[in-house]
Amino acid sequence: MTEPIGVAEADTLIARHMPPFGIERVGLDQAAGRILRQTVLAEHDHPPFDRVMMDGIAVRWRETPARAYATAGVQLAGMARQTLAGEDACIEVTTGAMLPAGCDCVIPVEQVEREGEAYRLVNGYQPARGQFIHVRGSDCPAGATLLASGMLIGAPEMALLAANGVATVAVGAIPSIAIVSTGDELVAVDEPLGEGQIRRSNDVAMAASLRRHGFDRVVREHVVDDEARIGDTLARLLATHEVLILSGGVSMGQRDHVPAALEAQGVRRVFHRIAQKPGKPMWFGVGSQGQAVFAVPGNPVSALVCAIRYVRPALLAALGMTPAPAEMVCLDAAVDTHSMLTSFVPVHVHTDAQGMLRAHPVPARTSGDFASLPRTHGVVQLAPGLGPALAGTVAKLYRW
Ligand SMILES: Nc1nc2c(c(=O)[nH]1)N[C@H]1C(S)=C(S)[C@@H](COP(=O)(O)OP(=O)(O)OC[C@H]3O[C@@H](n4cnc5c(N)ncnc54)[C@H](O)[C@@H]3O)O[C@H]1N2
Ligand code: MOO
Repeated sequence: MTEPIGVAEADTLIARHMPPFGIERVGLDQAAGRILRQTVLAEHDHPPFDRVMMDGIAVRWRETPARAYATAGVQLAGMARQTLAGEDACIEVTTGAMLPAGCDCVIPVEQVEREGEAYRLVNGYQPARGQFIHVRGSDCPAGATLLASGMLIGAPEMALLAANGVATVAVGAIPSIAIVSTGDELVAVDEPLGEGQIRRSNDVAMAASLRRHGFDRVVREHVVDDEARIGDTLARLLATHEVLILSGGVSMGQRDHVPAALEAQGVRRVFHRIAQKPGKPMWFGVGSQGQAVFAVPGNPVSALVCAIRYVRPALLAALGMTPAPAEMVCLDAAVDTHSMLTSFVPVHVHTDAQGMLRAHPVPARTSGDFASLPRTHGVVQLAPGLGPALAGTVAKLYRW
């Protein structure tokens, strides 16, 4: 039996062995929530012309404003650029219009009064030169880098893709993932429960934790604790999927066949066991075609913790995502930690009276106790220590 490795070493080894998932091109409508795999440059200056920012009139600025500005035309948003005739003239403008040539000042409609075919400034209004003009290129020049490969495409990124004419977007290709639950005692959600049986839930929970991050090419299967049956299932799934996630059968029991069955199918073990609680028996290896194979312990808290702590971040990194900064939270109460193992403790995250994010520990009684997980938001990672982690401890949060 190999010695458990540390959590940081597990991260490093997984990262080193993950296959790249490649790049695909999707229509803009399909791009939200995906990982961008191209650079996006500004198609044109932003804004592309001097843009009027208020509905009103555009004039040539003067130290002493004209008594009245004669209306010399209308410049609506979308119209080609007009030219202002004389110093005492104005052009009616709308927000989003090009600033007419010869103008350098926009006066909002609230600050003028109509006087026949002219506009007079309201009492003592003194406009400033250049006011309410969004100057061409002032946000960024044409050719500037707006989006970099590795960004998660959210609403602002979608806006920039659209605004710069990127109708087809290069994104990280979603891998095909098979989640396999193992165990003679497991029945499906809609089957009758016999004595000694429980319903399988790890596969459902892990699929949900992946789906929330865009991994929607997921199949779920079940196989009983029979070495030959596990071998057949693995052979079939390794031929058709880039990622396998198995739950159960990785510990010391007489029917824990998973590590041996994986190695028999040519999946090379990278590590078995991490010095952590829960999830200590986790196994990770690489198939002969580079498939990533995670085998997580069957206890439901252990399975889900391993999925969010190792599997999901590794999949996102392999999509090409730039690592997000760690989300740190402050414990609002003390909680016991393990002296030799890294502890993952479920927490409820809330905002205190000062507006600070706090995490309230909701320790699971055992790694089989998943009834206490609803209403928690994830787990905090706590280093091995002498005695409990005290209130005020700052820890890394992993959300479900
Ligand atoms: N002698 C030892 N026994 C155990 C050790 C050990 O070091 N020495 N480690 C313990 C730890 S820690 C864990 S965690 C478990 C992990 O065991 P397995 O990965 O082999 O998981 P199973 O034995 O198959 O199942 C454990 C538990 O979880 C339930 N389970 C399994 N799959 C599902 C599923 N898909 N949905 C819901 N529940 C599931 C299963 O019924 C068991 O109750 O081993 C300890 N033992
Ligand atoms: O480490 Mo096991 O995963 O405690 O329950």
